[in-house]
Amino acid sequence: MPPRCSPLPATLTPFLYPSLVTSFSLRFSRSFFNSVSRRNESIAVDAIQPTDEQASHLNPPPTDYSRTIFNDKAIITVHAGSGGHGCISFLREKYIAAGPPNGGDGGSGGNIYIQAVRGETSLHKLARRTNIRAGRGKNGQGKSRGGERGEDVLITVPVGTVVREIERTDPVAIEEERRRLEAGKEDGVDGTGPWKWSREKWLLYPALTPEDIATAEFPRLPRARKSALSMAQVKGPISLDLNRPMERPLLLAAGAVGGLGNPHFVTKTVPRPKFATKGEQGMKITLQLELKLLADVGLVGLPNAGKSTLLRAMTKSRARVGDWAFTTLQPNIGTVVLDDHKGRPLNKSTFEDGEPRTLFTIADIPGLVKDAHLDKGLGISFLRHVERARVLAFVIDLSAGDAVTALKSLWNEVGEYERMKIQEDKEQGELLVKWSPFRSTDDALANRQETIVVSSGPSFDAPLTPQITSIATKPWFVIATKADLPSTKENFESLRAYLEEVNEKREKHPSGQKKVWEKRVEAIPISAINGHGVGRITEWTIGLLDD
Ligand SMILES: Nc1nc2c(ncn2[C@@H]2O[C@H](COP(=O)(O)OP(=O)(O)OP(=O)(O)O)[C@@H](O)[C@H]2O)c(=O)[nH]1
Ligand SMILES: [Mg+2]
Repeated sequence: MPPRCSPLPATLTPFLYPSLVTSFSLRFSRSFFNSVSRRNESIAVDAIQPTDEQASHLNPPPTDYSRTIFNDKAIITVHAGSGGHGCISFLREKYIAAGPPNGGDGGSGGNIYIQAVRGETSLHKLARRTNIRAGRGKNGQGKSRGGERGEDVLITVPVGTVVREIERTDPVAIEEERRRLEAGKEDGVDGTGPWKWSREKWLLYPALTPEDIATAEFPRLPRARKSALSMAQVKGPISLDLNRPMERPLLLAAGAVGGLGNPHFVTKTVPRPKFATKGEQGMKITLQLELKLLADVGLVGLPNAGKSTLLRAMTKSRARVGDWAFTTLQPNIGTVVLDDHKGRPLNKSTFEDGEPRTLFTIADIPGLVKDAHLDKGLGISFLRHVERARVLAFVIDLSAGDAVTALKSLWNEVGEYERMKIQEDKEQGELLVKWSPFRSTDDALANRQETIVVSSGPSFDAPLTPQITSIATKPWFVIATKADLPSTKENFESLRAYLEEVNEKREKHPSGQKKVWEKRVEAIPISAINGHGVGRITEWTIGLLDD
């Protein structure tokens, strides 16, 4: 679908540069505004009629800001719950002096799930928690009562999180391996004492004396068991790219199974076993989480261009604004709300999965200077965040020199970043497995086998490479800010003329690449400090996101 706005005259152009607009476009922009303001009052009306309160919100003193807690990386260790112990108990009833065993099994430990959800914008909650533990299963009880299951833990992450496994300790797998190595030696090397008796695994009746232990006949130690659910867990090494909101959580680590109660060990010779087994230990996985897709729209601009002011104008963000370069030192994310806060969307836009689009997010990153790729300024590491943004908005300050040169220089830095990134990926041989969530239960059942295979990490026969979409192929547009300042009109005109040439393919694309986004690129003049033209950016962005 093409962008909703007319590509031709910028709506606010009459406001800022009356002579740029013909009578037709004036008529058009009036009707556009009528329709927008009816549909989306909060966006359009705010944009045209700044109030005093807004003006101070948009032109705040440098001390008026709120620090966003933001983390795009986190290392966490998840501990699946251990199983509860089995119970040693015997039936006691009137006239039954020594009843049969009736100890219940231990409950299994809690599971750890992960789910990418819309609405989360940062990993800061996880970055503060190094260890995440699911609940331990409760011990079994007498009268054949099994122990309760441990509590599950659901880790919610923002859409666009990449999860990689660093380390894993799986006690059940370790025990299996030990058994394999010690196969044939089960009766001890010299064939004497039974090895199967191990304090670690067995739970003994408290009243058992050392003599009882010496004479007791312990059955063969049961094999380490895994819960049936562990079949559905993501096979290690975990490597997930959660690039879509997930309908259902994904099982990262299944809880360990509980121990067996004493009725399991009844034999002809031992009718009343005085032992049960302990629950298995839960596995522990250390994961590295990295948030790559920060926002739907990434603002790219030189320092002091007015990006944070724009973010304040479009959202409720309280990003720091200052009249000097590098006011912003770490990304700010703002959410543009497109509904009436009662779940009724104010536009016809939809998310990729068909749900009405009620919001989109914008990332304001620190400014890029010329030669940022040579590590000047704050470097280009922040471009990582716009790399995956769906739409790029180049913010150009019309009062700070030639706008066309600024735009070309920004594209140049973006291009350099991309070249470095591709090189780095090649060197690391980084392999990502694309994981796609199921659409329905039927889908999940139908694809069960494939999912387990696909999630099991890259195989050497068919290595899966990450799909890199070139930044130049992303939808983009230009936001020309500070249009309220004097003598910015010529600069804007030349910028528009340049983009017209690019659109007509008479001028090379500013990225210098051949495979580029083919649609029409528009420059929108705004005055963020007064809130002029901001509504149009919202409209234009929705059009591009729907495209
Ligand atoms: N006249 C005018 N001034 C603006 C406008 N937008 C921003 N400014 C001013 O420009 C200065 C820089 O604005 P910021 O929003 O901090 O710029 P930035 O791009 O976030 O800067 P860095 O974070 O340093 O990269 C502030 O003094 C703003 O008040 C505008 O539309 N018109
Ligand atoms: Mg800023």
